Amino acid sequence: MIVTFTPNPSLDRTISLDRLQRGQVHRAIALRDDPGGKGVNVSRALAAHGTDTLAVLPVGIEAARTFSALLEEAGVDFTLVDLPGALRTNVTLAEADGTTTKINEPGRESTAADAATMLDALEAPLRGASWVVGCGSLPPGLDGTLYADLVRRAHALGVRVAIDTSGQALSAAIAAAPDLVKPNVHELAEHAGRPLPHLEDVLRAAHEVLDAGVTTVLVSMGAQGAMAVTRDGVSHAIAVASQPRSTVAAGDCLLAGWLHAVAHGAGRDEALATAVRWGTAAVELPGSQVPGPAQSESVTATLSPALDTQLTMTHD
Ligand SMILES: Nc1ncnc2c1ncn2[C@@H]1O[C@H](COP(=O)(O)OP(=O)(O)O)[C@@H](O)[C@H]1O
Ligand SMILES: O=P(O)(O)OC[C@H]1O[C@](O)(COP(=O)(O)O)[C@@H](O)[C@@H]1O
Repeated sequence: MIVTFTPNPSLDRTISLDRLQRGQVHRAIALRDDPGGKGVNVSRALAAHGTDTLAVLPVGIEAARTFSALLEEAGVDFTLVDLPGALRTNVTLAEADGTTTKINEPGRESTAADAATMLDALEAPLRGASWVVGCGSLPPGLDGTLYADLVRRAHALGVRVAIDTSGQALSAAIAAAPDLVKPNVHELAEHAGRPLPHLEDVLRAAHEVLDAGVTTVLVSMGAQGAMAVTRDGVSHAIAVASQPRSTVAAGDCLLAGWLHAVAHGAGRDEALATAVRWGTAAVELPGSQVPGPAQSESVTATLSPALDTQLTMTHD
């Protein structure tokens, strides 16, 4: 069982427009709501591929009914922690040419007591878990110690931990030595404190993270694919999106694909190829939608040893 933990979840609202024009009135062409937040997306992608998962997240009673219905529709088992106002709404403006503009709310002002309530709610699910995945930003008021505490609690129970976050929360989590971190190249650069223009630079920064005690560094690099770095070596894989529609949730699907493959006994190359197929399949879907097996199997991922490739740092 792969447990996901999303301390700052969101209702992901995708509003489709013909073309975004700053300062103008727009008429929405279509509207879609998905249950979101990075851990929720990981659970949705895993559930869509038949992998056992449980999403743990705070949602106040006022939003629990609507959000539960969306999670049920996505086939995701869940445990909601009752923290009023914990669910934010994140808006994606999706233009006809595939350009997406995202506006994320900050989330509920939270206290150390809220953090303790969330971690306590994980205690029972962790007892049946192989992995716990802590994902996304922290709500305002909490510092990076939430994920570091998660790492310590999970390791005390023999559960492996993956963390996908950014900024100070990522650096604090790395210091606690989780089993895997999934930064994108910009998040890794921020942690390293320097730009990472070439694959060799990404590799060097990933090695520094390994030196801190992390077992696997999975670096997502947008259209340049992803790199998986362990003490045994490095793999790089890439896939071309036939028709890119939305990169929202692509990183979450990449991580879900990796965990799914590892849970089925895959080694580094095979797990990375699966991860990249799931990530690129997500890019071919609109808004926050996640792929199922038909979509992820339709993508071809190529493993490449070309670590001297120049990266273009254009995606955010
Ligand atoms: N334009 C793209 N074309 C093909 N694959 C992509 C593209 N953008 C993202 N991906 C795939 O999705 C993965 C995650 O995307 P990325 O944007 O790097 O993550 P994040 O959403 O965490 O920032 C990438 O590693 C890659 O496999
Ligand atoms: O917690 P954050 O960093 O604000 O991100 C939350 C948003 O990220 C998402 O999980 C998508 O993540 P990615 O596009 O990075 O894969 C959305 O579902 C959600 O709206």
